Amino acid sequence: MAMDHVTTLECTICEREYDPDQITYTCPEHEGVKGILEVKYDYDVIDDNFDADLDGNIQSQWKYEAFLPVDDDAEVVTLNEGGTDLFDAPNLSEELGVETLVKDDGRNPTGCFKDRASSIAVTKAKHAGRDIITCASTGNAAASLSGYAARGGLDCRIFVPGAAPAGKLAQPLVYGADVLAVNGSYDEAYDLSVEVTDEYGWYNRNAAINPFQVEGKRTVGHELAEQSVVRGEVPDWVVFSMGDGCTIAGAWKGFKEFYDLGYVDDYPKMLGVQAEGASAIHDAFQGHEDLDDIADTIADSIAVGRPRNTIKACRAPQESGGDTVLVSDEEILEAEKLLGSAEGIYAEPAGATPVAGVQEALEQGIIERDETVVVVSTGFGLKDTESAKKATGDVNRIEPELSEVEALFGDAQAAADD
Ligand SMILES: Cc1ncc(COP(=O)(O)O)c(C=O)c1O
Ligand SMILES: N[C@@H](CCOP(=O)(O)O)C(=O)O
Repeated sequence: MAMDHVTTLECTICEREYDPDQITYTCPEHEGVKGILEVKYDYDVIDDNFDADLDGNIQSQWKYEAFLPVDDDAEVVTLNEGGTDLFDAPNLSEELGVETLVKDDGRNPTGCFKDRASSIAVTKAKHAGRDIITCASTGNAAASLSGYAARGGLDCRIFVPGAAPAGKLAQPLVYGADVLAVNGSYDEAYDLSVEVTDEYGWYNRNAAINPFQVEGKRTVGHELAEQSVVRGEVPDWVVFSMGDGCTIAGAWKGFKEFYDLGYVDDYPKMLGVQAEGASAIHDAFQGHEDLDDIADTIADSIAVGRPRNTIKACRAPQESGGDTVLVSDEEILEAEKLLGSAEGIYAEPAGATPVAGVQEALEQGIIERDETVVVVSTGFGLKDTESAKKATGDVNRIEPELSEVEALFGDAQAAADD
């Protein structure tokens, strides 16, 4: 059965329309990075079909199935992604000097918010009768897709930059994927994955070209809206890190849908945060010239030189009255340590980047001290322990002797006895 609630795929540049029941990745009128398609819906149909209570009880993102672009008779491939906690963060709030909550999307099944999109990709590929699925990835999308492909019984072939963190390379291998570590950057791996898709017809999961992927990511916005209803308060700001820009785009679209349908009575301003070494979306939003494709940051997940979703990403701060900021690698690593030590939430660098972004936005006066902020931590820290060690330093190595413990804590112990 067709998707009654999906009306069309519309080019974000020229508004040409394409059939949502066909596998069409980008508008052929705009070769390359820009002819991204937008999934359009009939919200009357969605509203009629969506009958879940907004009570904060979210088993998985499939609570919002009425909003998701899959055929009614498709067999859903899921690992119960979504439904992640929104934590009060009193210690972090005190450290930052602004009321802060953390939505920990690193708690998704493969340790990353990408699972929201991968569930949709594998469901759609399987329903379309495709056996092989692919993507290019800095590591997380690859690991995520591999897990869902395993669950759905599809062959998975992924392209990652060879320098990806070891944990992100091991994870897809365990899920049984063919991992092709490209001697080059994410941008080069991405170009190769697109070439392969054109040549061999493997189903491509990449949110940068597959219009349905952003749609899965918008469930994080639905959840934030629902959690706001339960808390009785919409945060002033929601903060995401940005690489290709699909995540903030999806989250904003999801939250705004709930607002437009009258499910929640306000919406937050969206703050997008990029690393100083990979700043293309920020530069586009702020109207700066950025032509050099640089992608140099310790936050490997957001090391993107040529983001393909700049148009969709910029809509988030534009339409919500939000903004974008840049942070340094040092600030990202400090933020990773701060989030872990203040709240017990271990994020990989890109997952902690929003915390650094809040600090920067406070300094610039973008966020006011009396506002409320939600930072979305997008990926779990154990995927990249090496970069964390750059912030924390290494462990204390000792002989199994009491004297060595005393030597370490002598002063501190004395202070505690005072
Ligand atoms: C952990 C993590 N955070 C943030 C991002 C940025 O998302 P986007 O590329 O959609 O902007 C990514 C990857 O893309 C990621 O893996
Ligand atoms: N940094 C991302 C890039 C690809 O993810 P996508 O969901 O935008 O396709 C990663 O984790 O690989």
